[in-house]
Amino acid sequence: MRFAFHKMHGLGNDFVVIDARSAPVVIDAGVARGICDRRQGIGCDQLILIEAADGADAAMRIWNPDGSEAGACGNASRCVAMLLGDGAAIDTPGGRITARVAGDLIEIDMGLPRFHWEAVPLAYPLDTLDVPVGWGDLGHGTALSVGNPHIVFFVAEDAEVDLATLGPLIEHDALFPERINVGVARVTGSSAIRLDVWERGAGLTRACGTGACAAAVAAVRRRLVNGPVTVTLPGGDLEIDWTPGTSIRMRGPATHVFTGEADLGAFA
Ligand SMILES: N[C@H](CCC[C@H](N)C(=O)O)C(=O)O
Repeated sequence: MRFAFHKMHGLGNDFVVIDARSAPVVIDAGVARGICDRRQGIGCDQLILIEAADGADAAMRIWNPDGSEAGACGNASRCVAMLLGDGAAIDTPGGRITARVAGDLIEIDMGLPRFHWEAVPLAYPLDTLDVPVGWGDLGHGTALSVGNPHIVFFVAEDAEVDLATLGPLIEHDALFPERINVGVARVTGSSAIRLDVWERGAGLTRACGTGACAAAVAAVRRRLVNGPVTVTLPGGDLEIDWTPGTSIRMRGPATHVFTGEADLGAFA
């Protein structure tokens, strides 16, 4: 079966986006792994499927390169919004998001963050603002869900952190029954953070939109910054606006690179 796709990215976090609103495309973990594979497939950090939805402009599903499904993807949300247009309401497994589109600058309302240990989720009750567990030089992170699970560690600006080693160790720790995305954040100003993210199911990426949301919310909760927060990732900046009791608003670019076609059977 032939399918069309959009190759897109948000600050270098790249996606294959399949718009299946008019004709269903069946994706399973194996096909997702095949499409994401940068040597034998098309290659991307996440595979995104847009589907028709009752009561929303579309539904969006997200697969990581290991074949796991995710509840949210901030950078891909901006790419999908670019395709759907201003005012788009999109249902994701992590909840409803809405978009404002002005050219290639897009704002996504990512919904409310969740802080309860069962919402992250953690395997047992802990203070999610200051998780009393350590991995190597990283300890006392802040855990939360922004539609997908994150733990954020704040370190000194000049601290050296081997995230390539510690990331998978933390991602697969038994404390996180659904695994977790791991952020290492450095506060660089009263409303500025530098962030690196080890993504669940994907590894180190150039940018992580939900990671930026998680880091900004965690920093506001810890009173380390005042909003709106500029989060600088290896691929560029996102602006995150959040105050307690409100939904998270993320602003940043989306880039459409090319459209292509492929045979689904090539990835099964
Ligand atoms: N790896 C994430 C999904 C992609 C998130 C990231 N690409 C973003 O922009 O938010 C997870 O398994 O929850």
